[in-house]
Amino acid sequence: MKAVHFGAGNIGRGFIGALLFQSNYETTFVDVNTELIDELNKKEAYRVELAGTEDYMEVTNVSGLNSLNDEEKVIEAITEAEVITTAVGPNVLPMIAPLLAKGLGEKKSTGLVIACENMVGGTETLKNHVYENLDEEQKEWVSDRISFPNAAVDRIVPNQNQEDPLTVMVEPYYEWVVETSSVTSELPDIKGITYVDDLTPYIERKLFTVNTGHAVAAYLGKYNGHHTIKEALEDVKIKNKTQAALGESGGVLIEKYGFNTEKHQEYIDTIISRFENPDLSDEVTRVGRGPIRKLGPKDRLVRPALEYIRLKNEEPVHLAEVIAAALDYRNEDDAEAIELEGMIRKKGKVGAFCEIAEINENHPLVKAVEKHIN
Ligand SMILES: NC(=O)C1=CN([C@@H]2O[C@H](COP(=O)(O)OP(=O)(O)OC[C@H]3O[C@@H](n4cnc5c(N)ncnc54)[C@H](O)[C@@H]3O)[C@@H](O)[C@H]2O)C=CC1
Ligand SMILES: O=P(O)(O)OC[C@H]1O[C@](O)(CO)[C@@H](O)[C@@H]1O
Repeated sequence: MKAVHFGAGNIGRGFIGALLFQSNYETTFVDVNTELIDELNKKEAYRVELAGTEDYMEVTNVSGLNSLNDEEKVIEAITEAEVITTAVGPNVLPMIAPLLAKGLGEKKSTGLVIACENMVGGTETLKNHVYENLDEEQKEWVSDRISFPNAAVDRIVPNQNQEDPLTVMVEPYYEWVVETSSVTSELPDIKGITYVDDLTPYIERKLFTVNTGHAVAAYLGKYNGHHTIKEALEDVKIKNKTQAALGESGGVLIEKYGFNTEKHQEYIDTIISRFENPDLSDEVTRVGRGPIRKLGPKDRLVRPALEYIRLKNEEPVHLAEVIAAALDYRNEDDAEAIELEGMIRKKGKVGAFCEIAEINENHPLVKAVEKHIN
């Protein structure tokens, strides 16, 4: 069985690639990073280490293609693949869509495309970009054969500092949930995937707990001069604020999906202890990367804050404080942080926030955030 995976980065190698290997897939990684591609082709294998243990897995049956230089080969690999996955980041989905569309347009067999990105409706978004690159005949052809199920992926894979550029250290925990309602072909037997009819509660629970909590620690951590998530959470005030913000997003989730309150608190506690894993060194700049995306209306901070106001008719004090800290996020190596700084220089923090979150300055969330800005 063959798979194509776009993005040979941390989650691509450390999570999706590892599970595809365990399920007997031969995986072709497609990336723009020449070093990674060359190493994959030279070694045809890489190592995934489980943090805090002596355990590791040797992933084999892998190769690499460059999405810029090996276009014909990527198209051919897509035509032969049963499963096509991505972990490139939400902003890169439109960039891979033209090549994916070319491959799918030529594919004669059925297949599944699954975007494994931190966003609601990731595969749906990718599908829309792919369809923009197909003519009417190809659209019909692709819609008859290819399913595009949304997915939620959860495994913390920090930036790597390994001698071998392919080796990746991951936390032992993982969850990969895929929505079946739109799938017309047979479901692939990939070890570790949980298939569900409706992904919404799963993706919202994950995004508004794991990613919201992580963002709290990252933005408050960076604001207070910490370098890693673990260091940030050793600061009791930040840990309490992380709990409090997850209390707000948790209140929304409990009300929307009827989760059991005690069980949800246990879930929150488990997530925070994952952030504190002493064997993972996760920088606040990785978790806080892309502040404009993370302040977006559907993302981990603004979306639960808006839902909190809508459902509880109260101010999300703690989420508002984190949003204010995110507006203060500065990192010269992060293009979005530089852009955010420029926007704030022109429009002020409130103006920049309203534009990014797509809300008006009289919105109660803006008033709540303003209190922390001031
Ligand atoms: N690292 C983590 O703990 C988790 C990450 N995710 C999600 O997975 C996605 C990837 O994240 P990471 O693996 O951490 O990032 P990463 O930066 O390690 O990997 C992304 C890879 O995509 C490649 N890429 C960029 N542009 C490309 C293009 N045009 N064509 C092909 N490849 C391209 C990059 O060269 C890089 O190797 C993101 O959406 C992230 O939110 C989800 C769960 C966990
Ligand atoms: O990958 P993003 O969306 O930039 O955000 C970083 C977040 O993603 C993860 O890497 C995986 O969910 C978390 O560790 C972190 O909260």
